[in-house]
Amino acid sequence: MQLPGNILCVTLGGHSGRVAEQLLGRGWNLSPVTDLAAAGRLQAHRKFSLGLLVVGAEPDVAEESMEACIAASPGAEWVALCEAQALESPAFRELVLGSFFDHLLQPCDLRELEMTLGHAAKRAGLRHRNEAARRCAVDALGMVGQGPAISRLREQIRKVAATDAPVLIGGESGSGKELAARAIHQCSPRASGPFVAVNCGAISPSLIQSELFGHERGAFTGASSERRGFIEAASDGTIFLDEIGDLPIELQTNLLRFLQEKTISRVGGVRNLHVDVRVVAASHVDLAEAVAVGQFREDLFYRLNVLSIEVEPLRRRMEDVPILAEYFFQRCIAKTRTRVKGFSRQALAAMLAHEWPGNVRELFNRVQRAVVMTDRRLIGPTDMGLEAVENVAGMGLDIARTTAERDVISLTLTRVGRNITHAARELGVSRMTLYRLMEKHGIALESESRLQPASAWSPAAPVIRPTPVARVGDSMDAMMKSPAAGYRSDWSGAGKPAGRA
Ligand SMILES: Nc1ncnc2c1ncn2[C@@H]1O[C@H](COP(=O)(O)OP(=O)(O)OP(=O)(O)O)[C@@H](O)[C@H]1O
Repeated sequence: MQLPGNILCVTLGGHSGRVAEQLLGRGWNLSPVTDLAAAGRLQAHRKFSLGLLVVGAEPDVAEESMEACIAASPGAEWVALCEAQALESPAFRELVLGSFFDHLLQPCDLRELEMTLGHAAKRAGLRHRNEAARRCAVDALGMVGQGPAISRLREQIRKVAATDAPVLIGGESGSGKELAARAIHQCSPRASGPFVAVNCGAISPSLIQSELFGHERGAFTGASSERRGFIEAASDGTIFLDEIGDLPIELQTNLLRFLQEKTISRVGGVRNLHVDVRVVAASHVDLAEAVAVGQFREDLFYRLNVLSIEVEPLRRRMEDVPILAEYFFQRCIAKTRTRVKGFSRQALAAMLAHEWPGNVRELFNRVQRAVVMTDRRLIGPTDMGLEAVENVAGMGLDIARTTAERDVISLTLTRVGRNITHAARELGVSRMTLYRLMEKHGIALESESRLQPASAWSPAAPVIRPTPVARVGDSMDAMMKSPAAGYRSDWSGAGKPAGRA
């Protein structure tokens, strides 16, 4: 057997260090310590993938300090070696149950211990691979997701970032428009300049002109000194105008002038100031419709809509839900001491069944709430305020397969906007087979169309849309095995970027 390296062996309570000596003698790469403080000092410098706790009959292990020790080696698996009497202590039992891969009773056969350590090492390796895959899913821009929709979005961002033209971002509230705007800025030659985000809908109409364009001293009552506006503050960088549809019509004229001439004049000022700023705007309402009803200037619409990007609602990229949940979970627990380990299977199933009207922001909020509210180690659907769906445990393979097949078909149809040809291709079956399967599972094409409200976005100007990317492993079989099918046993799982004006 190839012996795994980096084992931290903590022998407590004056218990004999004989086990550590035996393992060392048999070639195990072991770092023995006899108290938690020494363990902490070692952990500060070395990464351990395995931990062995050796205690006697009365483990004097404060649960909290042992948990801190376990937390100091993230990703490590722990094995406890104790006397049977030790398990009489409820606190110790709880600790072993919640935080250890396995436990063995003294006296213990050395080979049995070696075997258990070997299994624990395998699991640690798997966890490491999982963690590496999770890191791959988070790009340098903090944009999480691996599905085709997010890949398309990244590609669009990369393309528009290379130019200096205005960009209009469409998408529902909470879907990630501001994140996309930040990503455009960060990928652009302006990255070293400021990124100023302004929510046009959140500033009172009486203030918005001076907030955007600044004002001169004495321009109005209370203007005791001159002040630069957000546009000037974004000099050499990017201004993100969120909810641009809420900009009062008179200000739309000023903004249009700025876009055409690259100059602004402050409120109460007479000078025209040259400002070099890229404009990225976003709206969750259909601006073309706003133009049609006279609420938005057509010329401004065309000026802004030189390049347009659409961020898909979360319900059309459900494949990213588990990975986003895991990402938010890790962010939440990074700041707090918690015993919560991740998501239960039921929570994952409930997340996949939910329609996410509030999109990614809603997912973040629900994860945050669950981490605080749960009393269990694995977050359940109710902790997230979600309705529990069928319990997959113990339902039998036939039913489980059928349920998974139905879920995968529904999810795929949802993701591709209920386009049969695309769904059949993604599932790796013919259109006829897909129709047959839909009939078998009672999935009607129209009945779920409420899941697909026509996008609030209908750009009139040319849209950059790369051709759909074929996914590796997108066949029905692969999806049945994937977490999206709800068969992963435990899933553990952002906040609004600061600095918004
Ligand atoms: N792909 C993603 N990866 C990680 N976090 C994301 C992703 N998409 C959105 N978020 C997070 O979700 C939250 C909402 O995103 P964002 O503010 O960009 O949405 P929005 O579409 O601009 O919303 P609104 O229209 O209400 O302003 C933020 O905390 C953001 O960081």
